[in-house]
Amino acid sequence: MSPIYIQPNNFVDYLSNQQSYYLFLDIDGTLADFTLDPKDSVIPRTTLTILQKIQDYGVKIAIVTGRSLAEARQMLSPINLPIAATHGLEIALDGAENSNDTCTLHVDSAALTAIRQSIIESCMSYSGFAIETKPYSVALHYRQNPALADVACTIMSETIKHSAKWTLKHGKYVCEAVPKGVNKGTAILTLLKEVRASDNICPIFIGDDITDEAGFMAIQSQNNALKKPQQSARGMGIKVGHEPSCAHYYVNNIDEVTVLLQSFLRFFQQQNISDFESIDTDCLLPKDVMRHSI
Ligand SMILES: O=P(O)(O)OC[C@H]1O[C@H](O[C@H]2O[C@H](CO)[C@@H](O)[C@H](O)[C@H]2O)[C@H](O)[C@@H](O)[C@@H]1O
Repeated sequence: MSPIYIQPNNFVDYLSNQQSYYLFLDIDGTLADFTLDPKDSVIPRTTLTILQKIQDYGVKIAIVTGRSLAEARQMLSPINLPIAATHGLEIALDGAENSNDTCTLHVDSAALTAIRQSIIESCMSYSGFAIETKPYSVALHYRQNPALADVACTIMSETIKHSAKWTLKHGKYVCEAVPKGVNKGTAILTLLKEVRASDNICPIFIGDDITDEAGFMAIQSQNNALKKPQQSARGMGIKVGHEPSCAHYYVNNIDEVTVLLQSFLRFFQQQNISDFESIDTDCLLPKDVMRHSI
């Protein structure tokens, strides 16, 4: 089934005040526009402000990205959010800069060094490749010269062909060597396990790339392996762009993601206003508090 278009400005219409939400966000192609050099990418200040405001309403937000943890933190600064980085290989549960609450899968550093060196040597005779070396993976970018797509795939496949514990992840103009056993789906489920069962959470994941498909599948699945019935509410997968996707919904581009996030924020602002709707002018308490104190 093809994804259904969400009018980003009307995203509030898809939300219910009987439900709590956990927003999972990809970075590149979702929050940050593409650039030739990955180091030039930024998440616009306006987007960061919207995320901060949503978080201030107590809504859970986490980042699920192929970027390394250090880079993701830098791009999100000054906001602190839980981050599943390097496709879920590094997970920082509480988002604080110097937090010890970070799990990282064991990575064979000798194998990583050998893979990195082999890629560098194989690319020497080509112009238009950019090699991104991350703490636990190596990405070969060909955005500067898309004609190198097949060469990039061949170089990367050859490089890891004797490394049984490594695999390739393909993305937009990039092919990346990553240790086996991680994907955005398991990363999201790991973060969801931290949530209290009683919270009746509906996860929403927004992403644009092939690696995001595992995330869409995980949150849209009825039986999402959490083994807590209260948490098995079907989530919403929202694809950014028109490529085939298993996400149930889509928006057209990054600008529409921003509009959708604004609409999401408006939902909580409106909820907040309605909580104060019937005010006791003597004590100015929200409805809920008054109800409990009667
Ligand atoms: O999971 P994401 O947050 O979407 O990260 C995926 C990869 O994003 C970056 O590469 C992409 O963005 C670059 C900068 O715009 C662009 O040059 C490249 O073509 C894209 O594939 C990042 O550099 C990778 O490390 C991430 O894995």
